[in-house]
Amino acid sequence: MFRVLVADPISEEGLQPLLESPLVSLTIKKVDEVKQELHEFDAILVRSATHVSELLIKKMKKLKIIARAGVGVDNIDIDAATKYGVVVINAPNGNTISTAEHTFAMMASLMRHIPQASQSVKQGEWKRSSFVGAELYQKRLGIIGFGRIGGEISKRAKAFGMEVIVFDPFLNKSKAEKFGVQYASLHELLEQSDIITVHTPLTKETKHLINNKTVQLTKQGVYFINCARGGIIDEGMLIEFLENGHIGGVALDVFEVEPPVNHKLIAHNKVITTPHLGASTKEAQLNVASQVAEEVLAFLKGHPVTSSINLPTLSKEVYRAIKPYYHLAKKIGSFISQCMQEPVQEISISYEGSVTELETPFITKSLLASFLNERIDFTVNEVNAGIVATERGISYSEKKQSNLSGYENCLTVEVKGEQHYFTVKATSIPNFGERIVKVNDFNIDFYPNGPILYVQHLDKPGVIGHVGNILGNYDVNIATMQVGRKKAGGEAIMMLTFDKQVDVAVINELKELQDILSIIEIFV
Ligand SMILES: NC(=O)C1=CN([C@@H]2O[C@H](COP(=O)(O)OP(=O)(O)OC[C@H]3O[C@@H](n4cnc5c(N)ncnc54)[C@H](O)[C@@H]3O)[C@@H](O)[C@H]2O)C=CC1
Ligand SMILES: O=C(O)CCC(=O)C(=O)O
Repeated sequence: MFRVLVADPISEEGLQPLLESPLVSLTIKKVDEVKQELHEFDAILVRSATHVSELLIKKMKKLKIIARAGVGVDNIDIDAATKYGVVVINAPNGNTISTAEHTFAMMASLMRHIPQASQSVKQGEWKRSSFVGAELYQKRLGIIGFGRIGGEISKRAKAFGMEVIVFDPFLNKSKAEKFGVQYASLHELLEQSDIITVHTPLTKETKHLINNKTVQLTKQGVYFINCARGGIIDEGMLIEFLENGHIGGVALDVFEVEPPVNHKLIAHNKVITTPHLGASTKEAQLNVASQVAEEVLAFLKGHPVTSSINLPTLSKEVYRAIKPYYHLAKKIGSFISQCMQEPVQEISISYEGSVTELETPFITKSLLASFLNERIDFTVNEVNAGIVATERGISYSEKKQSNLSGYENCLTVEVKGEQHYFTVKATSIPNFGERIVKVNDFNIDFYPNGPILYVQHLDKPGVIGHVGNILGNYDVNIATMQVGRKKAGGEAIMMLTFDKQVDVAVINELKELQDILSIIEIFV
């Protein structure tokens, strides 16, 4: 049973996949209310209120996945999550429309002084001449950050007869063409826009992107909107430019500190505010909750995630194609780690055949993770496998090569240790499963599963019989047995698989047999 903590208010209707799953026990409480149980949770679901810090991640010793029911992940320490092998996911498009509509509502309200006028009427006043506004029609809207929300805003702005100019350093120019907007540099956008709205994440580059220098490039009477993240516009400088009339008005849904502490700014008559409501609609909350609930459940069932922040994102089609190799890589990583009973320095993986067309770095990370998991007492997965390997002085590499082995697909893994090399070749056969087809130059063919005894011996008459006799004497049933040799009378290997673990006493007796060189017990 997996324990899942829902630490912020998240639509219960959207959480149904988790509430209905027999695999999951759901707790809906703030972090402070479950301080004593934090180490028991496998997953945490948050919105923007809970700060998922390194300290919290460290306390949540079983934590495997952090899910943000929304877009912005600036309340989550992604580096710490990555370091501790915790997957971070979000719901990238569930609240796009709501936030775009909210931004548009803020823009219209700002230009027509709707909140101020409403407040004035409530106070018994009727001051029509104090609230003369301006049309949106034919105004130039500058959108900084032309992603999902920026794109939706541009469509609405064009329907209102506005001209749209956008800046986004990562913008694919064809997207600007498709949306019929003008692409500009930040400098040009600042100089030419009547209204500027920001829709970037909060990053080192976007923090205080609008500051007391950049604001001086803008038109006299410019309007600003921030429905993205507090801090993209420097709140500290706004009052000066509002008071001297350079800025005509500001609409803020988000603040550097929430709830906001800059009371002078929020009380200003040219400033309108909402308490971080961009995504606060029934539709958006249902969308983001069900997206993350389904994703967390799939992850806990052992499937790779499709919308991760700290892992390559896999579409459903890519996931389906990659799944057999993902499982194969996990088995080989674990198998080699147990066979190679010494510190290792280098792991090289080469891919042949149809697998080369897939997301092989993900498969490499899966292999590395299962290799390291056999040797390390904390969770290693695709998220932190590379970091952990590097920290332990293990270099890893992958290459793709033309098909030399004759298999439709093939992975060859070479591990260099302090004393020895170890190599394994494996393939995945559709509707048949994973096969290891070569171990250290010995051709063999077996399904790596369950308890295995890897026996190195001399190729002499009677050896196999003696092994079978001892196992029979102890009533140990052999599930499968495969042998491989390079030349008659030379060294050979035997791979025996069992339904249950073989007793140490039995293994010790097998080791005493003449012509047995070594026996390693493996579990995959
Ligand atoms: N107020 C609210 O309730 C909500 C706020 N948000 C915020 O809105 C932001 C944008 O959301 P989406 O459009 O869904 O994200 P997105 O990832 O689709 O778009 C962000 C865009 O910003 C661009 N960008 C990144 N760095 C930039 C820079 N230095 N200068 C200019 N552009 C830059 C990216 O290339 C990307 O196209 C989120 O990061 C989140 O913080 C999102 C949803 C609700
Ligand atoms: O959870 C919320 O309402 C905030 C949404 C938000 O800011 C985001 O998705 O980035």
